[in-house]
Amino acid sequence: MSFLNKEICDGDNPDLTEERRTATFDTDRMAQVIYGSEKFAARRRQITKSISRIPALQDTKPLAFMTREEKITEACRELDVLSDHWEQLIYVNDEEEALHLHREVIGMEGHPFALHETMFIPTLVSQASDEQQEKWLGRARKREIIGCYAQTELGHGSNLRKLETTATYSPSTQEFILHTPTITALKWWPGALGKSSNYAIVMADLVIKNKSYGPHPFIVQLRDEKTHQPLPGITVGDIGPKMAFNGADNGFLGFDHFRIPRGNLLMRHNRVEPDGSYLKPPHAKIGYSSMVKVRSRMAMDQGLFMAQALVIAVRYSAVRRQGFLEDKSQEVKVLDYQTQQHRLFPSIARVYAFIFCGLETIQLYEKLILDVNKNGDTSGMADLHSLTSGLKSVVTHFTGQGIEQARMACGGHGYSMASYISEIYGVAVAGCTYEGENMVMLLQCARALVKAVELVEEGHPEKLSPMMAYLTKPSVTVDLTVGPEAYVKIFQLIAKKQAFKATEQLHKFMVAGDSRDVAWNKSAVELTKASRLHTRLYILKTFIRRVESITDISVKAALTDLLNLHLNYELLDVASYALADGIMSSTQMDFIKNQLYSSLEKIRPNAVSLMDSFQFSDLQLRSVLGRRDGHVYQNLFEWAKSSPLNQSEVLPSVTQYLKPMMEKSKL
Ligand SMILES: CCCCCCCC/C=C\CCCCCCCCCCCC(=O)SCCNC(=O)CCNC(=O)[C@H](O)C(C)(C)COP(=O)(O)OP(=O)(O)OC[C@H]1O[C@@H](n2cnc3c(N)ncnc32)[C@H](O)[C@@H]1OP(=O)(O)O
Ligand SMILES: Cc1cc2nc3c(=O)[nH]c(=O)nc-3n(C[C@H](O)[C@H](O)[C@H](O)COP(=O)(O)OP(=O)(O)OC[C@H]3O[C@@H](n4cnc5c(N)ncnc54)[C@H](O)[C@@H]3O)c2cc1C
Repeated sequence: MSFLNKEICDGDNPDLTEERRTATFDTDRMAQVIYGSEKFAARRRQITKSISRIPALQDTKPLAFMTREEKITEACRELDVLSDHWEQLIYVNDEEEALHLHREVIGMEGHPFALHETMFIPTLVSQASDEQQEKWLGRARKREIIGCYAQTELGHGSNLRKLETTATYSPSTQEFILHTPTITALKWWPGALGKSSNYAIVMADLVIKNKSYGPHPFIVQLRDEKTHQPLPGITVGDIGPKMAFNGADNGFLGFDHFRIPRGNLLMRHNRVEPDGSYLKPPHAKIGYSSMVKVRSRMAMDQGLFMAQALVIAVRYSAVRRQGFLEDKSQEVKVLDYQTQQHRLFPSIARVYAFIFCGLETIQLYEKLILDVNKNGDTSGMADLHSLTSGLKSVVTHFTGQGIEQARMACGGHGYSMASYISEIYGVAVAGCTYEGENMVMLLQCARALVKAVELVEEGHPEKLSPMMAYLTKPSVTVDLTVGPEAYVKIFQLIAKKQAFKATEQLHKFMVAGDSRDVAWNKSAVELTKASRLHTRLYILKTFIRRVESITDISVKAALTDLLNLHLNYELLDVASYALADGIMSSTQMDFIKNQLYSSLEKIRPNAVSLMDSFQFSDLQLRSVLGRRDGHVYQNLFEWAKSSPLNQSEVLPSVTQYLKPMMEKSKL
């Protein structure tokens, strides 16, 4: 068929080439801003190039046509190839490079080492004593053992204090006896637990002499290192297919009076002595640090998920032609429609905002762990916990929305698995649940907000952390034409008002006789609203800080357009609060709308390059629709032909059922 002639696929689609020509900045320079440094952006490109030279790391069969077993096997094959080339591809033990390598080669659907790297090793780093690290950390880093993080149970996830798995200390044998007393106590959900891991960090209620000390982390061997068979006393398996993440074997785990040595309780911050005496940690929640680590990474990770969906949608929108504007001789690129821009560009701005935030929170976590491990200083824990609790909830919610809009922006082809957007969506929205269900975490953030409001009301504003300082700002009239700082001021007033209103409501119920818990529940919706506003304010301020710090003039100009869009879009999105409280007038609302529409026009010529700047390879994108070459239709046709259904002309379902049925109908 002539229209599939290879020659017309040589070179990129001219529509995309035109887009790339009109960009006002250099995408390599933008990548430096996205990835935090010139060095890392360059390393990413170098790693991508090295991967492309290893034939065994190129895609085999499209993921959409694979069964779960095939996906898991393929991920393991890729891990095996990677381990043969590890030292030649990346600097060993460089977490960011390893993450990039995994993201690109194995993708996002999960693999046996995902939890090993993201939670098992970090828990050993933050919770194991030096002696324990000597024993296990090296082996884990060399991948002699595979570990996961087993905390959630069939009956309990959000409320850690009610975990049922027990670890009862036996002073006579100096062992802990792990036990699953009921079906609801089965560990349920941990990634890579079902079939791959032979070790786990198990969170269990520490019991000494009939006294419960709450959840503590234990390192537990689950399977024989030679045969990989579960050890006696252990029941373990896969929990079955999920909405996405089907390359991962999320698992269940039960213990039948399973004994582990005393030294398997991770004892960096707390200890159980041979006689059973307990030395408590410097902070009650220090055992939760691995969750805080993952939460601190989520703004970045979710930003990258949304970026992948937007690369696909923006490239496709520059290639897809539909309908007419002025020129009736040629259909228009759908990216030229204002509605399409309004659907996609605010999400592009959020991607950048989330990533800038993520760069900051990752550093905050690293600093916290240094402070705790080197100086025993836990003073930063509360702030980081409230910040990351709010952040993980807000970014996962908006990322889900942004990805779904990206899918719809691709019309019918967005609904095909060829776009890969449905998979990205499924993986990203898992983040609304894992590492703490979003509502639960917004309420954790609200605890800190209410405490801060109470401090202000009690006349102790000097005790507020810098993040809460806006709660003392007086109401002022703001001139929005002044620039970003004016937007921040209005946002601060809106967030402050909501924090005070929610706290007032809580206090009102308490004064009327409700207990704090009941009053809290009756005020919970208002409290979560306060948390969201507080978090969005933080994101907004990080975005401004980051753009101000950029030195490359053209990159800064492009990001200033994006920042302006973000400021206007965010303020418009929360305008109902501002109008209700008389913080903004309807004239100011009209100003914001006009600014927003003009931002869309300014961003339009840079849209493709703003997304190209993420420098995702086609291997990483795994999208037929979003490939860099933009030859959407040829690529889609090739992909469809590779469907297993098209490997024979007549399917057994036809010979077995349809054909006889039609024959019968003829009689
Ligand atoms: C070389 C390196 C290579 C790297 C390669 C990496 C390869 C990866 C490649 C690809 C990636 C693929 C993708 C994989 C990613 C998938 C990851 C999925 C991971 C999912 C894992 C999980 O989900 S684990 C389970 C998570 N579970 C939860 O989050 C449970 C949520 N619940 C809680 O956290 C707690 O129950 C609670 C915080 C909600 C309440 O706790 P608790 O009841 O104990 O406390 P209170 O509510 O009473 O509060 C008392 C007091 O404590 C404060 N507090 C609570 N938590 C903390 C904390 N963590 N830090 C500090 N303070 C805390 C709380 O605020 C209260 O304070 P007050 O002052 O009293 O208000
Ligand atoms: C893809 C994926 C991977 C995971 N990986 C792991 C892993 O590796 N290791 C691991 O241990 N776990 C893992 N989990 C489990 C995950 O951490 C839990 O599912 C999560 O913490 C939520 O807990 P839950 O399922 O008990 O939800 P529930 O708490 O039962 O939530 C149900 C509803 O109740 C509401 N709710 C609950 N408590 C409150 C409250 N106090 N106030 C108001 N509303 C409330 C929630 O908002 C939600 O609407 C994973 C989950 C998923 C989806």
